[in-house]
Amino acid sequence: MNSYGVFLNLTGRRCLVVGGGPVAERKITGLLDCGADVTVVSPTVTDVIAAHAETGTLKWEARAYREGDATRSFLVIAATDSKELNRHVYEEAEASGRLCNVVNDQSIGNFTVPALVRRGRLQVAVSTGGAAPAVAKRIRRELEEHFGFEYAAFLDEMAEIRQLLLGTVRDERRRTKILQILAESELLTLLRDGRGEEARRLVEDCLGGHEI
Ligand SMILES: C[C@@]1(CC(=O)O)C2=NC(=C\c3[nH]c(c(CCC(=O)O)c3CC(=O)O)Cc3[nH]c(c(CC(=O)O)c3CCC(=O)O)/C=C3\N/C(=C\2)[C@@H](CCC(=O)O)[C@]3(C)CC(=O)O)/[C@H]1CCC(=O)O
Ligand SMILES: NC(=O)c1ccc[n+]([C@@H]2O[C@H](COP(=O)([O-])OP(=O)(O)OC[C@H]3O[C@@H](n4cnc5c(N)ncnc54)[C@H](O)[C@@H]3O)[C@@H](O)[C@H]2O)c1
Repeated sequence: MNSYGVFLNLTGRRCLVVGGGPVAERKITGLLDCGADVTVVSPTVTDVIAAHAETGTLKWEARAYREGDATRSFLVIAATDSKELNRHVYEEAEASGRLCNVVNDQSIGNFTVPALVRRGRLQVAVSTGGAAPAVAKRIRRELEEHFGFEYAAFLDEMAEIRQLLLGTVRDERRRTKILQILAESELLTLLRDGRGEEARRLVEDCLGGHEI
């Protein structure tokens, strides 16, 4: 069965990571990037996690997992090196309706973490359905070659134009047409090449009188 791909809003949400090794560190980095309120429960942690705890970026409880820990967070990541413990964490999380990722047992957990390309507001997520995470990483790297940092500026520009059009062009079909033309246009490469004046003219021509 296929997994259902979603993007979660984790801003300010309590997220628990059980375990503090390199795999936990990678998942924590992703959670912090999304503004999550992260607590780590683990007797030992990597230097990077310890540094985050020092600066208050996350909370570290330096102890072993305790019964019930997984029932109090929106999202739980079971990232210890013990399959038995991770299964126990998952069972407690699942029983209380939590989202739970298990890093070393494909047969359990109710979500997996994709490899991610990030370019400003653009995110491209790659899943192999757990078939081969190393291939997900390879594809992520290939996509990073194709989707350069110009996509960040391009999306910012498009978002601004779209907001303007949503407020000024009533006719939905016309609005969609303009946005489709701009999305397919040379605007991306003009921005990438620093040809700001030509980019501005292209947008003006396309908008036909709507100020931005
Ligand atoms: C994409 C990425 C995201 C991230 O973690 O941020 C991610 N794994 C990454 C890398 C990676 N993971 C592993 C290797 C070594 C090579 C190999 O084994 O293949 C490498 C490559 C490397 O490290 O070079 C080992 C591994 N991974 C899992 C198991 C257990 C199992 O399969 O049961 C084992 C065996 C452990 C053991 O041997 O004991 C399980 C999962 N790993 C997933 C995600 C989920 C499925 C994603 C998908 O659909 O493919 C899933 C199911 C659960 C989850 O963790 O969410 C990240 C790339 C980040 C990037 O872009 O750089
Ligand atoms: N999903 C993935 O992407 C992926 C990738 C590589 C490896 N893995 C697997 O993930 C697991 C974790 O990998 P790692 O390299 O971070 O392992 P690690 O051994 O470096 O770290 C394990 C962590 O779990 C903590 N821990 C142990 N017992 C605990 C307890 N009772 N309560 C709380 N914390 C406890 C330890 O203190 C340590 O910080 C391994 O089984 C590994 O094979 C998963």
